[in-house]
Amino acid sequence: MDSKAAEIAAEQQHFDLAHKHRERARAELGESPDAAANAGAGRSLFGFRRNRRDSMAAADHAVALGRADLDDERLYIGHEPIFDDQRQLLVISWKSEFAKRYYEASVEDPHGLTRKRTFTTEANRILDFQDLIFEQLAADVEALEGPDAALLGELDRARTGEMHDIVATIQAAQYRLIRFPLEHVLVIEGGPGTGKTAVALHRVSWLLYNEQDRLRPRDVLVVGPHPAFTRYIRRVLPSLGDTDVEQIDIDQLGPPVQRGRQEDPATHRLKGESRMAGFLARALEARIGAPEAAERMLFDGRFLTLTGAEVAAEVTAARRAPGAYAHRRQRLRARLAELVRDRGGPLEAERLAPVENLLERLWPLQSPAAFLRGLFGSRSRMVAAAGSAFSEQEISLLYRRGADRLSAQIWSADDVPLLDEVDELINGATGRYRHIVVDEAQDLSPMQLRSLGRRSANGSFTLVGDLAQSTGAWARDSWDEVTEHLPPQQQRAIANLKYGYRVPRQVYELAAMLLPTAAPGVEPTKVVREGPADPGTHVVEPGERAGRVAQIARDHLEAQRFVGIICPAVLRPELEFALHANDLPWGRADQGELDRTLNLVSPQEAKGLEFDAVIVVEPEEIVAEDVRGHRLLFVALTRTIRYLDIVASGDTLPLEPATSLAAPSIPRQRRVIEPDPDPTIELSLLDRVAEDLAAMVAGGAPQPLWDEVLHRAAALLDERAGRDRPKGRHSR
Ligand SMILES: Nc1ncnc2c1ncn2[C@@H]1O[C@H](COP(=O)(O)OP(=O)(O)OP(=O)(O)O)[C@@H](O)[C@H]1O
Repeated sequence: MDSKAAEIAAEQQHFDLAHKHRERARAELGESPDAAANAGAGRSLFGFRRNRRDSMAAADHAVALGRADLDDERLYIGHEPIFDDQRQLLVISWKSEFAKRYYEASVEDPHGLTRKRTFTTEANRILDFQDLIFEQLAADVEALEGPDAALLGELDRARTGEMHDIVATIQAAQYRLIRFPLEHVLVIEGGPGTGKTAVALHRVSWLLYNEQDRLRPRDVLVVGPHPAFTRYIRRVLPSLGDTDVEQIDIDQLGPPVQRGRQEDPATHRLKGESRMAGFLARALEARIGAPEAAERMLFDGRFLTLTGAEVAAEVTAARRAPGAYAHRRQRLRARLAELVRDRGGPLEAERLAPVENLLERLWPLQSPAAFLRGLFGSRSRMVAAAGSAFSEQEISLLYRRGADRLSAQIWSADDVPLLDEVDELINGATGRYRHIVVDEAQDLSPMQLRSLGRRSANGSFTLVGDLAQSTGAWARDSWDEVTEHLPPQQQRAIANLKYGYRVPRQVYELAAMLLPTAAPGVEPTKVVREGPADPGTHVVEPGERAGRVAQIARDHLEAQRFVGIICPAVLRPELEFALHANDLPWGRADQGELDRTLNLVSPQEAKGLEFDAVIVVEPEEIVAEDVRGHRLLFVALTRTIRYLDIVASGDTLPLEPATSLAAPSIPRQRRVIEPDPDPTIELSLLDRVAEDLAAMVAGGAPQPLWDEVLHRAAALLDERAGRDRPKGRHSR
């Protein structure tokens, strides 16, 4: 046995011992709480044990990830502390104060460590280890801020569609942010794949462990940009032992309503602006009415009159009182009931129906959805609330006829923060989270940021993002434009991660050519890895495009790779046809799915995700899809950890600054094209597309206009077919 093998064998003994004691502890936690003094204590003991058990690493998980050697002591670092039956510590937690030394040790400052050992394991079996022996390395000029061998090995792991924890290989610069004090708005910025999301999630786990007096799992909220992302990250915190942290996507921040409406770009932008908050507040106050000159009420056959002046005085007092609409309404109810009693009216609440009627006339009960539907359906109410803050044209953008029944109303993603704002105006804010993590924060509208702000008890946030990936209606060039909409209590800090762990050098060099146009002020990332191949570029005829994408996807799938096809919205139907025709099932990120093999995603949905192999379709169309289209393309190109293919009938890397957003124009005259159905397309797929289209039309336009919308859609399709598709292959 060579000396390394002997050392591995010795280490394995320690791993086996720790494993035995961890499993013993797990078994003890599983025992019934008979010893509890009473039923209540029994229940809480049971709850405590269950939580402890749930937060333990799985039985097949390695007990330790590393070892730190001090002059006279050796400490093993793992997901959780492990004791033997004499209460001797066999493994310490990665979140403990001591682990700080392990993660921060560098040649410049070894923090008292003589050696830092990182294990490579399969379940609890040690395959290998890497050592940093600080004395030897001291001669080396390179500070160990950059990647080490253990990290490079870990980064080559194939991806599965779920993010993993990085405890074994956290880098010193990342660790400093994980431990950053809670009382801040901390912005973690950095290029694609620098570990921002991973760091933010480990920060949650670290804070929950080290700040447990002030922070419980239910005090923390993690917000992602879309459901597929939330699905992608959902296992990280549980794998770190934190099972009860709420993780949602930004569109869930609001009352539950039926979604599906799409807004046009101008309305989308307008609904996100912070002046909407004042508009909604004024419109709600305008629902409060004025009394008649005399208010006569009938109680048990006897009339009782309150003067208009005394009722008006109570309404004014309630208007001026602090608090939300519903709470002030309560106050008015109490005051009106008192006036009635003072005039000899009944005392019992159940006999005060006339007071309830008067109250409802003066200060009607509201729900966020009913109020907003009523407001957007009434030009006069909107004009009154707008004052000089909105133009007539803007009012027209907001106007829409409400559905006949509230339950049939379809709402857009842009309506959600407005409903949330109204909910706060009516019911007050709860502000119950003591720390909120927001991923892809660079894109959020002011109204979305207000939604986040009202959920915070203390203004403590971790914002994660990258200005070079900021796209959409709220594409930002500075973090101040984001943080100014959050509560002001806490200090702001911006920290930058420099090393790119995801994207291989060959791919990043290509993507970085976009940066001077996409985000001139942003520093390129320092890439730490070589990829297995140069990016493949495939220039094809439009008619061959989808077929080529399917073929490349199949090749990657046959090599067991986790594949993402990133395509612009206009080409999605074409690609769905081709994948279906080639019998390649795919996950629909637009519906929150993330398949373990093949996924079809829009560039917007691709944010935050990563794949073994990425196929980017028609970069020119991606650039045309957004005002900051070069940034969108930059996002798309930087999703791969290994292979990149670009399939295009146009330019494979458009570098020219876009002059304006290419808005499709509707041709006046429809050209008539004879249908010639493609026999390879199954009717069920057509039904699915038709169902999607019908839902979109029903949600986006009032019923009398449905035919008109379809007519226009057909005209747009004609135009597209004339440009992109070979003649005679239309299947409408
Ligand atoms: N210290 C590390 N050890 C192992 N893997 C790491 C480390 N840091 C980052 N990674 C890996 O690098 C990849 C990119 O990380 P992450 O998604 O957190 O980056 P990001 O900066 O949020 O990217 P984007 O801006 O594209 O959303 C992930 O697979 C992550 O697990």
